Amino acid sequence: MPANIKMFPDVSRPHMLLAIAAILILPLLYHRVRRQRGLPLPPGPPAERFLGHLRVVPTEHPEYEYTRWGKEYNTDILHFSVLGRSIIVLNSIEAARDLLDKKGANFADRPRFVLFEVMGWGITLTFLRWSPRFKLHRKMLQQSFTQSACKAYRPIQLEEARRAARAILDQPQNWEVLLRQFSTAVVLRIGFGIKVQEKDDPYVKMAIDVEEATGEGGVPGASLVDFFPVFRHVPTSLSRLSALLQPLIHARRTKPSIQQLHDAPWDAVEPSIRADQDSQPSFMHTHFGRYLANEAKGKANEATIEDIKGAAGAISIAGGNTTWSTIIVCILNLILHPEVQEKARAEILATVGVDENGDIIRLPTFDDRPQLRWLEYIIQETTRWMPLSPLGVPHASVSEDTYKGFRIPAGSVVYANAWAMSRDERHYSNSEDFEPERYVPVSEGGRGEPLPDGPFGFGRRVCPGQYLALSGVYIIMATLLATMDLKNPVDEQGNEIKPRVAFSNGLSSVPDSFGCVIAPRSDRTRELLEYS
Ligand code: HEM
Repeated sequence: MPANIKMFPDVSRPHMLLAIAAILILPLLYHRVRRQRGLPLPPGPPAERFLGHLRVVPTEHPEYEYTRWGKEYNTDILHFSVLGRSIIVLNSIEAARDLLDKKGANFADRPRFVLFEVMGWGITLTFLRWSPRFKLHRKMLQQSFTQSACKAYRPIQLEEARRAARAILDQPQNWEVLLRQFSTAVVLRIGFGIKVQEKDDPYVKMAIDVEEATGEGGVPGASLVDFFPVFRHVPTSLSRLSALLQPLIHARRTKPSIQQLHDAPWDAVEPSIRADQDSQPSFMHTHFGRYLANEAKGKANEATIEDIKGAAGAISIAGGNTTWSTIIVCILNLILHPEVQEKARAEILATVGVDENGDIIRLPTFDDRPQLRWLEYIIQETTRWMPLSPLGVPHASVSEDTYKGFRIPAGSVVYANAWAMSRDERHYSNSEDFEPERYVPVSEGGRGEPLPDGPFGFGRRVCPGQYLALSGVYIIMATLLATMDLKNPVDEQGNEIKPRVAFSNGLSSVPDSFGCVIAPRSDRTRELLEYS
């Protein structure tokens, strides 16, 4: 063969290698995809012919039925098909860890929440799809609320907890709303540097409206308009004709309250930051201040004003009602179980010290937290006993995947059923009962059951505010327990009126209002609070 004639076309070495790799790998990939396609979908109850499971999945508290189906089909992964879309429900902590944590990149997306868009949710991390914008918001929020970053917010939480406790001493009948004021105050100060008023604060009212609006919006991503976005344009008069379109009417009606909580805090603070007159440190101050400084120097900004506004809004919107509801569930259990309450108080008294009359010498602080293990178990048990978001916020899969020999189609909506995880008998004995002692380690003669892992979600979408939330619950509960007794009210005959334990449906499970008598433990504790 003449030296200048080659057997192969003249390709450079890297291209040649790529071509050979493709020849070898493509058939393997092809067979893998074929094999996956051949895999069955995870089990689930029988579906209807055209509608799939649309009418099979209950609209009220579907987490209970998902848990029951998991047992019936002996599986921790369920599949439903609703109008052609795959829905996956993960019923065990192991399944959630294997998929949402270990394969985080493939399960970091969210489905499109059309109903929540109609409601007026702006650019809020919770509902952002997997995208560069999601990564930007996640970075901004995650960095601000790491375990160590949260230490900087302790003075605010301590001050607001004592302020709330003083207000409860003055108006014990308003304890529920004053605790809401506490959680709203913390997130508004951290997010925007806004201090809420002592009484009838408009932001507290806005927080209540938003909670009602989102709560009644049902399970996120599960309404008819989420499946068929075109229905969002159906006029309200026609929507009234179908029960399936009731969520749309609700979303339109509640839109102003959602928008108000997005806009009002920003609008209140923006002028003073622009004029360099705002000295309150806050998330908005840091990020918007940096934005303005870059702008002044002609430097490009990574985040737009809309981004900063959305991220600051996410703190107040995702952080206020969630923390409040956890505090209320904790109080509910303390009045249902007086012995649990007494043990928590005894632990606090032993830690802060008491005088000869048995009165506390000082109020609890964050420095006491490592010593208050029983209180820590109570808080953990509160999040297990009633996970605030029983089905979490759904994730969505990016590409097709497999689990335990089942196929998970690309674009599946994936719910982590925190309710089922909290009732998993393999991990929790007497799972329906509120028993903080379940976490006492085996080495100390306890049951050593695992701390709950599901209530704050999983993987790349895990709640970035979890440390802030838990320290807020800690400081308010430590302050209340140190200074006040929490009891059931009594009727005219002196019989205790036990609370009716019931929870709302939807994104958050919020307890129905219940009576609680809160009284100072002594004049000394009143004094301590008044001068704190
Ligand atoms: C006890 C109180 C709280 C509970 C139970 C809670 C629970 C959750 C849950 C279940 C999720 C969804 C996680 C997932 O998709 O896997 C979530 C997301 C989120 N939470 Fe929390 N949360 C609480 C407090 C807070 C606080 C105080 C903040 C404020 C910083 C916050 C900010 C967020 C944000 C921004 C997201 C969206 C994350 C994303 O989509 O990437 N949360 N939370």
